[in-house]
Amino acid sequence: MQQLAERSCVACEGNSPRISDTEIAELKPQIPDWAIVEEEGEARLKRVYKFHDFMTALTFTNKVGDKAEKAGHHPALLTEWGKVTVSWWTHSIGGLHINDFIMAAKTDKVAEEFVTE
Ligand SMILES: C[C@H](O)[C@H](O)[C@H]1CNC2=NC(N)=NC(=O)C2=N1
Repeated sequence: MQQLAERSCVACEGNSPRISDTEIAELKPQIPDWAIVEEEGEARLKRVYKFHDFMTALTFTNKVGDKAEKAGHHPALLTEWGKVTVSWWTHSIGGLHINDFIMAAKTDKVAEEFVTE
């Protein structure tokens, strides 16, 4: 099975299917540090990354933003001193899509470039 981080996002419209429980069970082990949470009635993938200071957190934020723009799939990013909270979900379907799992895995790859707390 191809690793999530090596996959590319697929086109996603409003009628695209949400990721199934079977797929979640299969794929979630590849992103073990991410939580599946419900916010505003929608399922999301969420992880907090810790850094030594604000500028490192901001650099990480911008790198994730670059990946998102290239993929055409965007996260919620809260950048604080020494901390970045990243949330992935698919707005057009109001929940989780395979793209969110792919992008969460790609986010972990970006974090590997940094020494995180
Ligand atoms: C027009 C634009 O491609 C769409 O609005 C994209 C942009 N990025 C997106 N990002 C996320 N997370 N969900 C979406 O539904 C989404 N839609």
